[in-house]
Amino acid sequence: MEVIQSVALLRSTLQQKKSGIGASLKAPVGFVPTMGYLHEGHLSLIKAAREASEIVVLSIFVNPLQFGPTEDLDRYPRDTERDLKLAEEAGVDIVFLPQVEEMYPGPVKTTVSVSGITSVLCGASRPVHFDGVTTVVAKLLNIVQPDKAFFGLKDAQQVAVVSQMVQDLNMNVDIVACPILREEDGLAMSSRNVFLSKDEREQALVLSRSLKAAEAWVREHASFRAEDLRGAVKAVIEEAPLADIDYVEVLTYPQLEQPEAVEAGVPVRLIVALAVKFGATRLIDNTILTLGK
Ligand SMILES: Nc1ncnc2c1ncn2[C@@H]1O[C@H](COP(=O)(O)OP(=O)(O)OP(=O)(O)O)[C@@H](O)[C@H]1O
Ligand SMILES: CC(C)(CO)[C@@H](O)C(=O)[O-]
Ligand code: BAL
Repeated sequence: MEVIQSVALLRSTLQQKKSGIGASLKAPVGFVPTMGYLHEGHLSLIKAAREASEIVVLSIFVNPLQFGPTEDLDRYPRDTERDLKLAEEAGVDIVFLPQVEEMYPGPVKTTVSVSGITSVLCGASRPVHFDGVTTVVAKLLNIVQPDKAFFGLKDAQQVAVVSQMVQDLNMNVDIVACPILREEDGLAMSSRNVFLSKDEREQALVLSRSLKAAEAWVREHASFRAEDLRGAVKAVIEEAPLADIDYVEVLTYPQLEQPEAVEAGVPVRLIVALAVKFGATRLIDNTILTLGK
């Protein structure tokens, strides 16, 4: 495994590796962008990339542009040594590990912005977040030029936003959405879980429980108003005294619009998405429901 910090060296190394690939049904280059502090969720993306591609590139970069001034950039967890060990074990070929100065050598003058779907959910709570994400993902895709890029559905809005950007800007890459990996007790894996106290960790189980409740609720209601489903999910979360709800929303996916009343037999895909703070730690989770089929 090669660990590369500069854009120029990454480009020449990839060019050399690509010229050595023989005929194959796999994609030449699969790419997994991350902010590091790797867990099984990240490893599942690497596994998907490994299975689909000849060369697997992993990036580890905590992107300052996607954090607001009062957010947790400074305390975002980092452990590069451990990340590199896990990446090697998972079969990564190249780790791109740039410093901030390599990605942003001077003041940022060009940004990429997707409108509409970025103004709801996390975009409403984190106003600068998605411009930071699309700008850095556009840069990373330009640098790595992968055939496929793998993103987790834990960040389902991010998948929708990046897919929209790739479509609108005619970027030549397949965005592959991968399922959410959970701890055995249901908590969605996240680098930020490390910040939870014992009580917060225990009470955070209401998140996955509320989404399971949503799945059961729609099995019992063939026709319903999204607001009633939202109320049912909120009620479960409110059982946890430490849960401070940022949002609970039921929207169409991937359009992220308010749904009409859901009618039995009418196909619709909904996302139940939530962001909840436990102490200083903000967690997100979601489930996507395919109804009426
Ligand atoms: N539990 C998970 N299952 C599947 N994919 C995941 C999971 N957690 C993160 N990912 C994906 O890994 C990629 C990198 O995410 P990131 O490095 O921000 O990790 P993270 O655990 O989501 O961190 P945090 O939520 O604390 O920001 C993203 O595409 C994200 O959706
Ligand atoms: C896609 C990403 C690596 C961009 O910084 C980040 O938003 C993440 O880890 O999900
Ligand atoms: N996976 C989302 C990265 C962030 O919270 O900034």
